[in-house]
Amino acid sequence: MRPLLAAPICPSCLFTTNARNLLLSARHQRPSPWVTQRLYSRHDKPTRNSRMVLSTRVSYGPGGEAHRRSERPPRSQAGPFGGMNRTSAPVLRGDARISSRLRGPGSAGSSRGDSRESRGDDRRVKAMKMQGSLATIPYGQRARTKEEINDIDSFDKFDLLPEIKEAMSQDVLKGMVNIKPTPVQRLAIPALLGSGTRRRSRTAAKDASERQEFLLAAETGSGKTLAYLLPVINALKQAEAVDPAIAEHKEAYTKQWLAMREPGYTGPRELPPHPTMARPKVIVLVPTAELVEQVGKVSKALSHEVKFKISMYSANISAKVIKANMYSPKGIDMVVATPHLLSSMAESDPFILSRVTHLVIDEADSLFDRGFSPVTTAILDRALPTLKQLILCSATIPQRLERLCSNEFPDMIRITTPNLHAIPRRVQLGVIDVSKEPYRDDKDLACADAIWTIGKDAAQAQSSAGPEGDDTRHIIVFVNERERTQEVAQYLQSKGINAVALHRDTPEQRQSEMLESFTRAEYPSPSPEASEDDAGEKPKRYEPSKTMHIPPPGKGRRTLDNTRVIVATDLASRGIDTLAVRHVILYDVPHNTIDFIHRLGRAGRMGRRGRGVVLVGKQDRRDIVAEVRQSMFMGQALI
Ligand SMILES: Nc1ncnc2c1ncn2[C@@H]1O[C@H](COP(=O)(O)OP(=O)(O)OP(=O)(O)O)[C@@H](O)[C@H]1O
Repeated sequence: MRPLLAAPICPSCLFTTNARNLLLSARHQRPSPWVTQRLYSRHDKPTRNSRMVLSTRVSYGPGGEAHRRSERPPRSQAGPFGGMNRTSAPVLRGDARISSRLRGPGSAGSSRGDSRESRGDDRRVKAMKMQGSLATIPYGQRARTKEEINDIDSFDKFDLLPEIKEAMSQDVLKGMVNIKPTPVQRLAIPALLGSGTRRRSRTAAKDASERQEFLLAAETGSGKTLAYLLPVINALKQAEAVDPAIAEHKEAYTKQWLAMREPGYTGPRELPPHPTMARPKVIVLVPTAELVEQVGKVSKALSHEVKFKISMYSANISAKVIKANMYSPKGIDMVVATPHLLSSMAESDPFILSRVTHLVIDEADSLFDRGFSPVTTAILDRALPTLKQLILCSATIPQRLERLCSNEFPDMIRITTPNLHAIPRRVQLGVIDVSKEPYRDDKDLACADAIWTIGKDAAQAQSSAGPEGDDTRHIIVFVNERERTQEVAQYLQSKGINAVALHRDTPEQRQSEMLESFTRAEYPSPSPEASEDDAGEKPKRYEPSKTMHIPPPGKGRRTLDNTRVIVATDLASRGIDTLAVRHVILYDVPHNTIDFIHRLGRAGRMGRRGRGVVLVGKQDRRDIVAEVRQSMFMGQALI
């Protein structure tokens, strides 16, 4: 087999030509020169760096690309049944008529009558639009999806194996009562199980043995991990039950084991290795060691009851342990890994990816970004021939990912939730104008003061709650540049705050230790659909004041004991389930709305309340902050 990293990489999407050729050969049995030329020419087009630009077409139905290619007119949305059987929102098909009709808030139903409203809205979102980060999905489409999933109020409605349902409630969501599937779980579980209605006719007509591709896009902290894990593990167990190699092994194993127990047995004393030894069926790729641990933990919790073998591979785990797990004669069903580690393992033993049936690429926007794309696609390359399901998962869809999906996976089924790209109303965003008194353009001082304010409020709440209440506040401060993490953390320490810096150069083991207390739930999760009133204790509003809360030098104790602060770059903003975090401070105004979503998404997870505080200096884009706040206030998706 050709070494993968040596394969030419498409300059536009960094998709190796290996993967593209495999896709071509799978889809077009005899790839015509025209198809190949077309595909390549599209790839070879120079594109602007869109790393931080969210797609305007996330809600394309699978085949949105196909529509364009065949010059078929877009399906009409008129009439009461216009939106039926769609698999995703028909937005911004590049057709000005459609986009102006469907785009933006208040566009549900879309009419000329809305034009004044949308003009007003256009003005409101001018700065965000200029950045062109986020997709818009018509509110009519969102409402329809909401209605569609309204009735699915229990996991019993899914065609999952009983032991999976049991493991989920007993082990994964232990201690929770009245567990209901979240919107992304309601949409994705039936679709991945093959029992949902979200399949377009062409896909439904496909041979059952053909590969299916899914894109799961849902807001942060909305339970995407279980949305893909449950159906994938279900498929793993179903396949295992009818696998002749496994049945054969079971028989041979029992025979040998019984023989070895016989008195006077002199034959070989080795049990036959399991057919899955070094041949996992399920691979979950995540960008960081911390996420390997997080997703691995959930999978492990499921495995006790469901009985499957799962291993985690990241820089946090020793090479010896990784090797022992992969080549264990007991076999291995599932691997959760970072792409770099798995890819280098596959370099030395390409067969470890030769029987993969399910490949999940979590945080797909990161894993198809420039830094990760070559290794991610190298793994995809190797796994494609045997894949039954490819699942990309993300809270945000940048244009780059959207292009890759449209170009390389035109049959991909898009699953988008009603609140995609919206920051929940439970999370409020306060603004501190650093240029004003008492900070006088000193962001460090404003940041320290904000933390002292949060700490003092917590102490007050503690004294009224009595000694039982836990008053520790976990706060994440996000900066844009890695170099600033250390500087800001040191400044905060000088002001008596328990702060540490977290960035890519922090050893992975240390990162996990630092994040540990941030990921422990400090209070039980409310229902995923918690209303504003029952979404937990309301974090106190940050009221800018002319007087600072940091005690002046020389006045009493100057340490703030009830707060833990991590100063981080984007590293801590992706996927980490920071259940204990109620406050996020945006030290720098994020570069784009994608970063706003991920950073604020560390607070207010799964129905909880949260508060963001953004520090705005003279140089910062106040217009963007104002628009984000406005959109959040109105409960609208960012663009
Ligand atoms: N149905 C449910 N009911 C209550 N809690 C749930 C449910 N499903 C998942 N959770 C919990 O919600 C939390 C967030 O889930 P998860 O980490 O999967 O979110 P996510 O959508 O992947 O977020 P992100 O986009 O930030 O990665 C976890 O602690 C998980 O245990």
